[in-house]
Amino acid sequence: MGVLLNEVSLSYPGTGLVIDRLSTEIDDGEFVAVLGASGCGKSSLLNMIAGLLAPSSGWLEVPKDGAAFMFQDANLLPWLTASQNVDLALKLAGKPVQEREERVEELLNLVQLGHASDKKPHELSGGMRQRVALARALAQDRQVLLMDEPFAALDAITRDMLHEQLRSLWGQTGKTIIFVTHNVREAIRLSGRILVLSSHPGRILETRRITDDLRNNPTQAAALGDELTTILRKEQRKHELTDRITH
Ligand SMILES: Nc1ncnc2c1ncn2[C@@H]1O[C@H](COP(=O)(O)OP(=O)(O)OP(=O)(O)O)[C@@H](O)[C@H]1O
Repeated sequence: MGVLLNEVSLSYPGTGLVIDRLSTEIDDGEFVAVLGASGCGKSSLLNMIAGLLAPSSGWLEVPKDGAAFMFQDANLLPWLTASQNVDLALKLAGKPVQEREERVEELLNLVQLGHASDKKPHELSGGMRQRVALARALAQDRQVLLMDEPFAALDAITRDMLHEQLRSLWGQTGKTIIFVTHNVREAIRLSGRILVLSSHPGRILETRRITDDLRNNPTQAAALGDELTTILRKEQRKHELTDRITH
């Protein structure tokens, strides 16, 4: 089972309506990007899917075991090594020691960090720290993985490398990934479907399917990128939001 959102709305006291009757069905194993300008409610949407916030109206269905979350900041514990940070998630889930050791090794290899298992966070680059955070999110062993602008703070070269790794990891694990970003190019590179959100309140403005053919065709991908950027800029101007759309 994937994730089902039915007429989901969210209001915050003071802020008012942030998400307005949002409906979509995300298939099991699908990779969906949620694209929108700053403040349009992307993080709030993920928080509802994670069960951290209840919708003000409407309903959603998420697999029983919930969803794993990965944020823009790796939030690793600085006094623990990479493998200990990943192991902590397994320990908290009550997994036996023997199983944990094998699983930590497997997960660090999956994010291509087997060689850095004994390094502490300050000895790792930003990209490596995000890969440890990804391994830790995968350690939670949930079918749904929620990613909230996880690569936004990284340089372009590192981000490109992580895009490739994430696509490959998605292929290997078959996870359902919901990836929030305000970066048009990132959404096209990664996902099979892009949901473009409007701002104030957040509604689905556009839905675009991204085939591998389109992704791998630079001319088509650039044309779609331009089109989506125009839509977002228009939306942004409407609400005079600060310019955070990158292309
Ligand atoms: N706890 C809260 N109480 C009141 N208003 C909130 C709360 N959390 C978020 N908001 C408001 O809701 C709106 C959506 O916020 P949200 O963080 O979901 O947007 P976002 O699209 O993820 O933004 P960004 O891209 O900047 O992270 C914003 O106007 C924000 O100020």
